[in-house]
Amino acid sequence: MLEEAKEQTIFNHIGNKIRTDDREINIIARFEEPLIVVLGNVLSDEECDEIINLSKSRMERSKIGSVREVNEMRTSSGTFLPEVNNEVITRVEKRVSQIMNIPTEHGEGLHILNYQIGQEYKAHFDFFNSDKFVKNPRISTLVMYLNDVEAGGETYFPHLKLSVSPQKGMAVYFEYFYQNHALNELTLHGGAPVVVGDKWAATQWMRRQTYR
Ligand SMILES: O=C(O)CCC(=O)C(=O)O
Ligand SMILES: [Fe+2]
Repeated sequence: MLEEAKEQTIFNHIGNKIRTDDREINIIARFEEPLIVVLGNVLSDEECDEIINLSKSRMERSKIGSVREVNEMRTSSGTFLPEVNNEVITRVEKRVSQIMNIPTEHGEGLHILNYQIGQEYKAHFDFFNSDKFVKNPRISTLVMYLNDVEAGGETYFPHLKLSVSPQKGMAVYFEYFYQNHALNELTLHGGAPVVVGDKWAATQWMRRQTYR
């Protein structure tokens, strides 16, 4: 029987650990194709708390797409953390770049999201609709969970019937730069409504080329 070979991925780590310069990350689970990886020990509790504190005063209702309009697709609030000279942000961005195997300069910067009870991010793609024509497309995503959510708030992939529960310091990685576009389309995902508590997450979206 001829099995179709798997496409090469950007994520290149083997084994059960990722050793970045300053931290040992645990590979908890993988969905092989499209590649979705659940990671543990990505951030320390202190790093999570620091990122939340830095973001608190800056949160505004999330805007989506090029028109930047408030939309029912995403009811959470969000902010990009500016590229400030913050030691924690610099350290985390460097670690994230080593996990994602893409230089920091390809990153959009950390995007912080806060969901209150009932708030959600409906199923969407992280790549842009007309990606064929986009000069510098997004290629991969790391969503890091900054707190524990009592109930709800999972990152779910409806086509794969997969959902990842938010746990403080853990993360979910996925990529969508496959030749076979059907694989990219399987990365449809959303943030399920928070049921009890609230949810803080930090997203890094990577571009194919330098972005900043
Ligand atoms: O909040 C989540 O679990 C998902 C966030 C997300 O999809 C994004 O930031 O693009
Ligand atoms: Fe997303």
